[in-house]
Amino acid sequence: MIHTTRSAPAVGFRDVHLAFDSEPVLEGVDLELEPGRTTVLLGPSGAGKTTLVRTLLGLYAPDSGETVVDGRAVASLRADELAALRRRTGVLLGGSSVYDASLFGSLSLFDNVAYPLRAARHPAADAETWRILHEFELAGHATALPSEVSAGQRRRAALARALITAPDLLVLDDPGPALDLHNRDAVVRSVRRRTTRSGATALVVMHDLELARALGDRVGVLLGGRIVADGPVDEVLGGIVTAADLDARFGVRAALPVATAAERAAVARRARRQGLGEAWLLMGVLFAMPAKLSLALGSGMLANPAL
Ligand SMILES: Nc1ncnc2c1ncn2[C@@H]1O[C@H](COP(=O)(O)OP(=O)(O)OP(=O)(O)O)[C@@H](O)[C@H]1O
Repeated sequence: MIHTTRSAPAVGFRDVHLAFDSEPVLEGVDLELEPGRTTVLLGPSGAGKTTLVRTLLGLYAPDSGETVVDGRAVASLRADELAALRRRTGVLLGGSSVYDASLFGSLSLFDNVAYPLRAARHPAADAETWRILHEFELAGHATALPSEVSAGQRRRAALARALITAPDLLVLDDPGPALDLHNRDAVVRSVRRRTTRSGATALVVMHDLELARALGDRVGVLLGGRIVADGPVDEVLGGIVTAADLDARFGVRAALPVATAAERAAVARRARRQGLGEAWLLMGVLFAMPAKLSLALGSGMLANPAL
């Protein structure tokens, strides 16, 4: 296994605000990630978890507030500093489809997983790749393309690629879906080994309570643009088993966005305009069509009921 001597970074989200098209998504997020600890970020779909993660990767800059790594605001880093931060970060992006955002579709699983070490001209890149493929039970699929393996195998390959450089900052967006129980255990072991033994700082976005308990030291719950609960897993998730428990504790449903009267009116106006537009288009086509063609089309349709 690759070992590094760097110390893992402390990460802080400090009063982070971010809006898309003046729609606020993050409205003052405060969360601290400690080195050697895995912080699980929970929250309903659309709560802004991925958006928050992206501020840490320097993909989005907060409108106000800061996402800080080792005391430096990510948004203020120079290009070379941001590149250095990304090199020390193991990233798993969301998505378990055939086009998993974390994998190159035209490369085999082996070449995908080996990519970061080969790019860094690591002398033992291939040996390390075999080692981690074995760890994730993927060695038998080394030559397959991502589209030729299952969703769970793709997810594990993407995770193996995120971990192969022994990063001291792990940012994993939803590693859970498509993993069976056996592989979930393997993933939990692999991530925990990196945080507890190697002291990496980890932020893991997920929806799964069981996995959150198995993987996390701390949990932050993102709801309504803010962290509404943050603390040790047992404390924050104590007594919570079902989605209903989560709702009762944090008011998840009440915090979900609803369409405003103005948005409903805009949708209705657009639907009316589209309906009218389509009716005019149809009339235009019928009137503009030469008589012979419309006759031929009509008789063709009659002759072929499948048309
Ligand atoms: N590039 C973008 N442009 C406009 N709106 C966006 C953009 N990215 C995300 N959003 C909106 O921001 C909100 C939060 O999205 P985000 O992907 O961060 O949620 P999430 O908590 O990660 O959801 P999920 O659990 O479903 O992945 C959503 O309402 C989404 O539509």
